[in-house]
Amino acid sequence: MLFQKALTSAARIATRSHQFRSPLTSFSRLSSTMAPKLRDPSLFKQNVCYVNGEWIPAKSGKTFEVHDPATEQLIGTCPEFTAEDTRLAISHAETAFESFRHKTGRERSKLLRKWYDLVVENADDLATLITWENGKPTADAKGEVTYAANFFEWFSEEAPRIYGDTIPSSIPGNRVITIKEPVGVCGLITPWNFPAAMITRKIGPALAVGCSVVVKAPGETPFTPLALAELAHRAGVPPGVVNVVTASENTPEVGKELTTNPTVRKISFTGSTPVGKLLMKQCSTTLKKLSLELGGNAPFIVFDDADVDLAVAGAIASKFRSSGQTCVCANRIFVQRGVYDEFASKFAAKVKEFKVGNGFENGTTHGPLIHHKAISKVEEHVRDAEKKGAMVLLGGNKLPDLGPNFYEPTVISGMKVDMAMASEETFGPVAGLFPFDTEEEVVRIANNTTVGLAGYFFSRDLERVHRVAEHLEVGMVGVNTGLISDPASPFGGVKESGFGREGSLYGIGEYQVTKMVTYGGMGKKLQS
Ligand SMILES: NC(=O)c1ccc[n+]([C@@H]2O[C@H](COP(=O)([O-])OP(=O)(O)OC[C@H]3O[C@@H](n4cnc5c(N)ncnc54)[C@H](O)[C@@H]3O)[C@@H](O)[C@H]2O)c1
Ligand SMILES: O=CCCC(=O)O
Repeated sequence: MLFQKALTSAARIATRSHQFRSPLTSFSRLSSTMAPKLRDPSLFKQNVCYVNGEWIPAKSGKTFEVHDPATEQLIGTCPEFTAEDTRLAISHAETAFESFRHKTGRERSKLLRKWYDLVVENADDLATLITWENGKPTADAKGEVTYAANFFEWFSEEAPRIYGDTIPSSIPGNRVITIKEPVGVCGLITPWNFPAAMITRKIGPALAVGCSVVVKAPGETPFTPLALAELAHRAGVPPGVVNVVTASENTPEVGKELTTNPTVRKISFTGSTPVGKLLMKQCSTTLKKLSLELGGNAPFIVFDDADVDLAVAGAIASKFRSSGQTCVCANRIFVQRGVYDEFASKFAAKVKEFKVGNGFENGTTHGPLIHHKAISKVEEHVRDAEKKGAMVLLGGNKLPDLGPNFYEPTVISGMKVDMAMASEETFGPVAGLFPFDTEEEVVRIANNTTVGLAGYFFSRDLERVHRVAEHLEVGMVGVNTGLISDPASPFGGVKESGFGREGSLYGIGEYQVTKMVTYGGMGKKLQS
């Protein structure tokens, strides 16, 4: 095929994966493996969880270990909470809710604002914790802290502006209003890929409307959420309003408690689709309000009429953010044949400039993956594509010299729809390029997946821009951009990517119930 025969210069340099070591892509192992230093070491909480404004261990005293994905060295240990420990946190959250719900919006706004200020003041330490336990480079970790803080800022501004409605009744003499009430105690469960932002995106609106929360921190990255809890304490968030619990092996039992305890009225979960389905089933026993932010399989489409350089920049940003471990990362890159070779060549050349290494090392652009399982999935997808006839233009191998969790940024050409990467989220630094011919064909293939979180396309044709945006079966579309995340924009998916929206004005409603009040006998005539 044309795109395979006519590999451009960059692609030619990058021969088959097994022999290839790019002279430009550089890899670095951190010379010192010492623990990073925090400006404020008291933000690093070991062996305790935050419950009812206090730092407590698991009742059993059991802990689990957390490891640095870059070096696999021990970072520290955290409490292995049980269902019983979690019940305690829920009951404190219930007590706290009764008074917190009656604070004015302005009071809640000030608390969130104070917490925001403290996150910003402690941004360097929070970023250090993120890099340490998640692996992402310091610059990305700092970007995440800003993103995380911005959810507090955004929702602190929403808190005093929670309005109900006045509804004209169809029954004479009746008057109808709605009151927006906080749903109650919320269970929040989040993943490791954004240890701070996935949590603040949920806590921000919950607190803004007057809910209390029990956060189940991810077992891989619990120290960032615990540091956020310490800052909540310093901000004066009342005891029991924010509780942060940790578990690793006991995660299913803590999840079961949160999803079946009748006191919890809302679950907001970010993570994989299979776990989302399980939690939804568990929630059905007490019919909780639910938000599910689940996996994606984002199409990234480059049409012949696109600005190719812009599309390359967009694809780099979208595909390789957090080394591909972002739910909105491009997972399938479709390029129309007229610009396929140019795009492949320019894209591969940019990827070759990446510097893979320890996130603390100066100049590192891409860190490790989170664990061995992530590496295995990436490896499976690459080998599957190769076996079925695709060509590895760049990368395609593990980087054992750096550590067991490092993988080369990889570009694969000639992808086909029967390859694993076409239907499964890779969640790693592998970009598969699929050629296509027509708009109708690419939209049909893009939609041929069970999930629908984000989708991106590049085109300069105004009619096409509207048409394709409307036809993509996703919750979020990026047109001529690879970055769509913003606290002001509604974030969420369709199909098996879940439901509910986070951030934006819509994020507030996820934590509220609408109460309708009808006043009867409200005659219009003035008394004489
Ligand atoms: N849509 C979004 O906003 C969004 C954002 C980030 C990640 N994700 C998705 O998350 C996935 C990656 O994260 P992951 O592999 O850690 O997902 P995961 O579903 O395995 O885990 C997510 C969280 O759920 C917890 N968990 C796992 N099993 C549980 C159970 N039985 N009960 C309660 N909690 C449980 C984990 O400890 C973790 O904290 C990807 O599919 C990605 O697309 C989605
Ligand atoms: O990984 C998913 C969330 C990332 C984002 O908010 O952009």
